[in-house]
Amino acid sequence: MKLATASQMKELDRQAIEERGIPSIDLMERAAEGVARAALDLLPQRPGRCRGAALCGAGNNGGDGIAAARLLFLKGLKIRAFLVGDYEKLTPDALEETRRLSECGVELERFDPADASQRAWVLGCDVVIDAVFGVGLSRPIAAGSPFAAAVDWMNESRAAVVAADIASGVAADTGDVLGRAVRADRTVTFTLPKIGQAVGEGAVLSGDVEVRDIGIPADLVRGLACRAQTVERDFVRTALPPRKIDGHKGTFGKVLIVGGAVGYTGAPWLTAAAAARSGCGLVFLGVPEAIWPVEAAKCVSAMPFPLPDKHGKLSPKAKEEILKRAAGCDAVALGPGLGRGDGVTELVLELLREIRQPVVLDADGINALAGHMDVLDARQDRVTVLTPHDGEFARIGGDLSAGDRLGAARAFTEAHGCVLVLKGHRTITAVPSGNALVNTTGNSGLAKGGSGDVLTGVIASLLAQGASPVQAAAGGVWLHGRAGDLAAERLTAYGMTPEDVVSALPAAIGEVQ
Ligand SMILES: NC(=O)C1=CN([C@@H]2O[C@H](COP(=O)(O)OP(=O)(O)OC[C@H]3O[C@@H](n4cnc5c(N)ncnc54)[C@H](O)[C@@H]3O)[C@@H](O)[C@H]2O)[C@@H](O)CC1
Ligand SMILES: [K+]
Repeated sequence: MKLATASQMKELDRQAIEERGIPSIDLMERAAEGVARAALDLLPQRPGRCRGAALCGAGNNGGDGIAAARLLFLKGLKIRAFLVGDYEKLTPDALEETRRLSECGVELERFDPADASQRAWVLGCDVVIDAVFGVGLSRPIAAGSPFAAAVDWMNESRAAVVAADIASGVAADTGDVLGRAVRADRTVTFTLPKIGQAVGEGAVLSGDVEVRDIGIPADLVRGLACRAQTVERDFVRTALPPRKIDGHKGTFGKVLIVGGAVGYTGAPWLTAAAAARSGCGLVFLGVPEAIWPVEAAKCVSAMPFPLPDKHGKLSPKAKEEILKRAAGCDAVALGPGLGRGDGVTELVLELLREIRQPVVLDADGINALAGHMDVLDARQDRVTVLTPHDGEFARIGGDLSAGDRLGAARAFTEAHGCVLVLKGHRTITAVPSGNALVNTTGNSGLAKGGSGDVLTGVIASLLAQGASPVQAAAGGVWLHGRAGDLAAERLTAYGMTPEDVVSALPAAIGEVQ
């Protein structure tokens, strides 16, 4: 699904109103219907027995809240509506909604942070509508301001919080928190989800996101070109290379995995097991000689072979053998459990310079790249997929300081011409064209050592089978997350391990094939 920016939403609204002649107040009424419906769903008992509040700004987001308050009042809810801001600043539509509310006998009250009875009402409600700011939030919510107090009250309240369009304080384009932000149970967002609801803190603060059609003509929405999307099952389906009925093990691609060190015997094995579970025909696993007997005993479906090592880590002398093996393979995964050191760095850089095949660079492979970004830049004519977590991303120059994960991922891929998989809650896959895909599968059970090794194996396997880099990367992330969800369903996020994720990969694949 497309993810929109604030300016794209404003432009869509403008086109609908000015070019298609749809009255803006009608859009607001439909937006309010969605918000009111969600509020009713969250009530613990029938509306007549419940209390509610709508905290409304003076902009059009506030107008949505004022209109929702009227609809909820008409359903029997005991509701009070508060204006956080000035009456003089109400937009024309918000003013009209204030009049309609007043006609029903409910006055829009001025929000007063010092009013203890107002506070007690909001804190004791069953449901609260957050309509302070929508996509018009343009600067941080100032500490000590009434807006800040309104956000704090909503977060302190025992009520279920329904955000109109976006949780107030969340930046629509980044998911960053501007000053402070509402923690919503549900967000009813209009027309399209916003980037800020899919990534960063906004992805958590939005609660359940429901997308509501408010009557913007479908052709306008279809025609909107978005550079960010969520990964959907249909995309993953196309990312899975078809399997020829008469194919043999050579047909489905060969993966070479290079990794491991004394102390890191699990990582390369997990990558190999994940690759084998994701469809490729053959998996070769090059590891330091010192741990080769361990891998040989562990691996059944993959073929481990020993490589020259020094002090338990791969030595630069391993280069020739790896290059020879890589030449016969369709994709290479480099990094799981390599460890760090001068010899490892030298080897990784040499391999990156020479390997022509698509490379998935992970973990200590990424760490080896730090300070040598020219080596990555020189691979722009070849496929390189980097899979860093935040720490590794920072080491290779990724800048997350602005709270804009998607923007940072996009800037990195545009600068270096690679595919970037920025791991974390809502992993982002960014490609050099500027497009970014946000993943929605996965759970906290994946936040365990070894999960990343599994992901690397899945991506390398898909690449070896002929998936495009973006399909392999974003599709692999989705499958890995979905396998994690299936593992958690069976074993809980506490009890599941990366091995369980490997075991669940076939079921995840089965859902989309
Ligand atoms: N006609 C339309 O364009 C529609 C708009 N809709 C709603 O309108 C929203 C957008 O409305 P607006 O563009 O009026 O913007 P908002 O209602 O989101 O907020 C804008 C107001 O907040 C002020 N403001 C921004 N940041 C502030 C800060 N940190 N501290 C204090 N004041 C701040 C601005 O100066 C402005 O007065 C959407 O999110 C949606 O909820 C819907 O009603 C559907 C139709
Ligand atoms: K809001």
